Amino acid sequence: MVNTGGEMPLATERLGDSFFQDPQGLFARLRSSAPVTPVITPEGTRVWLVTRYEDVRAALADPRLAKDWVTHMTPDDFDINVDPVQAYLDQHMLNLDPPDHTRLRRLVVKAFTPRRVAALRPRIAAVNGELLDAMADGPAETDLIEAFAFPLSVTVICELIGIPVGDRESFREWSGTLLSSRGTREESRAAAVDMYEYFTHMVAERRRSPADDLLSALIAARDSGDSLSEHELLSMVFLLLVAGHETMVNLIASGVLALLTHPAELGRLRDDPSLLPSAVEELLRYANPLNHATERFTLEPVTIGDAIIPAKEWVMLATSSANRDASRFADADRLDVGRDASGHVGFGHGIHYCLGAPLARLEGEIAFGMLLSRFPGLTLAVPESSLRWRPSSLIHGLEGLPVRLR
Ligand code: HEM
Repeated sequence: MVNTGGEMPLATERLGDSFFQDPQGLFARLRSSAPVTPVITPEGTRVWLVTRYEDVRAALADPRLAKDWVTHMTPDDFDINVDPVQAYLDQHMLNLDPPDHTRLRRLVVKAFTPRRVAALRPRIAAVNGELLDAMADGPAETDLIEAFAFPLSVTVICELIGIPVGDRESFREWSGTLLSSRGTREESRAAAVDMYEYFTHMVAERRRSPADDLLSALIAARDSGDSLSEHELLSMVFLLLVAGHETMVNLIASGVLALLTHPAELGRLRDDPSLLPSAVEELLRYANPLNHATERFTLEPVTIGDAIIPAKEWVMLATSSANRDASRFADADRLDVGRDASGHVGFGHGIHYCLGAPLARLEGEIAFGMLLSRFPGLTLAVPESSLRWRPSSLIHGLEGLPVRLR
């Protein structure tokens, strides 16, 4: 999408590879210079980037910043240039406003309450155990994403939704292509079409033979009334699968990297596992898998700091910048596994606050706890400077994390 409105001051920053490799470098500079900065996203869209904690948190809960651009925007406002298949899958609760957002979220919220999620603990621990056993039997050096973070995250979310874990390599590729800021339109379209066909097939199959999973419950809700359309059902499954694994993989990988490069903090956590819950919260603050929340647009002019953002402009709320704002977190650039990191906006804030937060916290606690106790000699297998981050504006995730297990 390209904004053709003429009111935004000239954008001087373009988010590209130096941003992917070091987002906090840019965020620190922008936070100290102005509350809002016009930037060009890697896809070429002009957006207003908000970087300070108070502004980001307030904007996340501001109903004048909306999500449902399909309903509110006309081609006069924006040169709409989104592939129709991708737009179809994107019509999920995270891209909708009340009342549609409220109705769709209500359908799945029960599956993600802390109590329901706590019941998954034994299964999550068992999946961890199997992966760690396989790593212990394998080579001394391995890629932690391939061997642990990815299979763990994807197995948990697939089992919860009711999608065959065996198909994981396919949707890993599709989802990676859709979230990449480097792919061509044709590649994105092909990935969206493959995903659409895959989910259509999965829904048909589950309809024929229901099971005790979230997908069957959603199909039952769909078939017993008018609580969601077939389109909403497909986009819901798409959202749950993508949101549920892309973030988790990167919390584990970036979290482990943060610990390995801060040996004193790693030592504290090893010596006192009761710090695990606060360590997970701190890693969500310090090493968050998302650079920013998904984009919003203004329904009317909105003032942030000294900037008046006109109506129908895109706004990007840099949650991982807010989490490093020294006006909210003392010594914000320091990793401290014992600190009270509550109030971070790594799961967002307001009505779109992460639905999977209880699951992510539990999975994180189990994963970091079991990995560290199983491999007390865990170290990085390459210099930190050789690690590369994925070319994505939204996701801050490593391309790979080579580690030495013993
Ligand atoms: C470390 C892990 C995770 C992080 C950092 C994270 C972060 C976020 C953030 C920041 C948002 C709000 C986005 C916005 O307002 O634009 C969000 C929403 C969401 N997340 Fe997560 N997430 C994580 C794990 C999960 C998991 C495991 C699931 C499981 C399905 C999940 C499902 C969702 C859904 C469905 C939404 C949309 C909620 C709504 O629109 O009401 N997330 N997440």
